[in-house]
This record gives sequence, C-alpha cells and structure tokens, in this order.
Amino acid sequence: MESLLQIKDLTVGYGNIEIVKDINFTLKRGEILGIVGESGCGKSTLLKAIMQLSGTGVVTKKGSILFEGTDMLSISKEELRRIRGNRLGVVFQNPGGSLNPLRKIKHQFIETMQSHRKINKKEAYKSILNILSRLDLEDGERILNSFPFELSGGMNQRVAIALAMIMEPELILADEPTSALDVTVQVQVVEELLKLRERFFTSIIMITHNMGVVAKIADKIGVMYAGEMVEYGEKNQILETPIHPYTKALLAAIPKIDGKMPQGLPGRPFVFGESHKGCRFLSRCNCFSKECQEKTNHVSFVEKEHWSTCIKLDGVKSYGYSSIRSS
Ligand SMILES: Nc1ncnc2c1ncn2[C@@H]1O[C@H](COP(=O)(O)OP(=O)(O)OP(=O)(O)O)[C@@H](O)[C@H]1O
Repeated sequence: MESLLQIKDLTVGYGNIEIVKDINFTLKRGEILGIVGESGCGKSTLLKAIMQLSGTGVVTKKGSILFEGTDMLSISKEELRRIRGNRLGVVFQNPGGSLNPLRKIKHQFIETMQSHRKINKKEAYKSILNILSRLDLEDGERILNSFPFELSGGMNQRVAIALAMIMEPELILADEPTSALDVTVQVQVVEELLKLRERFFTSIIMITHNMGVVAKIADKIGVMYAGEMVEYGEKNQILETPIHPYTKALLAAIPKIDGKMPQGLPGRPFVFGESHKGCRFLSRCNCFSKECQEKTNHVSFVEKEHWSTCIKLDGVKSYGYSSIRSS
C-alpha cells in the first residue's frame, strides 16, 4: 500500500506547554489506524494538529505532517482549506459536532458540497443520494428530508459519516465516533466506517477508549501515553504480544465478563508542563531500572512495523530514534 500521510517528529501543545511529543508514523492508503490511550494523553490534540484547524489553540512546535508529500505546515491557508474540504473528512464523537439540529439534513449536505465544488442543487442532491446508497443508508430521500432530531443517535452518526464522505476524501479523522452511542448502535457505526475503506478505499485514523472497537476496525494500533506514542504495530501484534508496560497495563484494564474487577494503573499520572527526566511512564512502571531515568527518544523495533519506546526489551535489537523516521 502506498503512503498517504507521514507524521515526522511532530511536537505540539498549547501556549508554552508541550503536550504531544515526537510523534512518528506513516498511514498507507486504505489503512485504518486506531489510536488508544488514557483520557488526557493527547489523542485529540494529535488529531487537531493533523487537521490544522485554526481556533483550536494547538501550536505546532516541531516536525512535519506530509499529506501525499505536501507539508501541511508550510502551505497557504487557502491550500490548507482546499485539502481539508476535499481530501480530509472529520467525524466527531457527537454527531452534533457535524450536524446543525435546526436544519434539514439535505440543506447541510448540499451546502457542504457547494462550498467545495461548483454544482447545482439538483446535481448535488443526486450525488448525495448516491453516496447514501453506497453506504447502505436506505431511504435516502427520507433521511435528507429529516431534521437531525427526527433520527436516532446512531442514524445521526451514520449520516455524519456520510457527510464527512461527501467529497470522497482520502482520509477520515474520527474522534471517538462511537463513545456517545449505546453498545448495540456502536456496531452499526463501526460497520459504517469499515464500508468507507471497502467501498471508497478511504484511510482512517480513529481515536477511541474502546479496545473492542479498535480490535474490530484497526489494521494498526498506536498506543499513546502522556503525549508520546509508546508503542505502534499491527493490531494483532499490539493485542497479542504487547511490549510496552503501559500497553500491557491498558490491556489488563479491559473489563472481563467474569465479574472480577480489572487491574487499575498504580501511581501518579504524568503532569504536562512539569519538568521531567527520562521515561514518562517511569513512576507507574513495574519494571523500571536506573537507565529509564536517563533515556528519552528511544525506539526499539521487535518486528519491521512493531516498535516501542521502552528500553527494557531484553534480546531485542534496538535502533536509534532516527531509524523510525524512514519507516
Ligand atoms: N485548548 C486547550 N488548552 C490548553 N490545554 C488543553 C486544551 N485542550 C486540551 N488541553 C490539555 O491537553 C492534554 C491532552 O488533552 P486531549 O484532549 O488531547 O487528550 P485526550 O487523550 O484526547 O483525552 P480524552 O480521551 O479525554 O478526550 C490535557 O492535559 C488537556 O487538559
């Protein structure tokens, strides 16, 4: 698969505070990356940085975001707007982030289309119906002639996904798209997202707290802790042979059906903006050593596309940080 998005050494924050630090990964065409990590670790900040939306307060401190080779950080606002509108779609946690509750859905679709393309209402309506049917949203006429409050939460989220797809973007950024929905409806939304890849070959970056959702949808998983991506790999590598102690703790914290309480994470969470030396997970780690207080910017590969920032990988060949930049 050809690469669509390349994030290199990306460091972003708010004001003077660094939140997301030295992020590196490549997303291929048609690939789905799930980003997981505890609340407040910087997942949304990373997505906001990739979107480069003004007004979010996110400040890019270092690095690059290459979208099909174009650095999103060095192009004009007009070019950025064109990329965002046509080639990059966004799905929010709450469909209310995409849909205006007071307007019929058809007007919202037509206006979105007309803001990016010269097209009359009749033609726009026809191509919107076509997208809805390609996404198996039966009864497109009824949906388009409804207000959002006339549809269920799950249907609204499926409509918000269709709205994000209206210009057939190559990349969809989805910020917790299933969290506001009840479990039975989450499945429909996950299936809707999978259809984007199957029918449009869209790449997706999805952030979520839900390991079940990520296990169903992702090809690759990036695990974030305290603003850093601490482990990255194929879904099965992360779920079956995790290597970073934080990934292991995260998997151990998944509730089981046997009624036993899952293991929590001991220790104090990392505080952004406080001075800190060494590994950010140190104070909560059960296998740290003296070296962990010194090492930063370390990456160990266990397989070609499976790596971790942990230095405690006995017998695993370690590479310098720079080696990941070319991966
Ligand atoms: N606009 C902002 N200004 C200053 N700090 C912010 C802003 N937005 C987020 N932060 C801080 O950045 C850190 C990362 O927040 P972010 O929302 O990216 O985390 P997250 O992993 O997406 O969390 P959640 O899963 O709860 O949505 C947090 O400490 C948060 O308080």
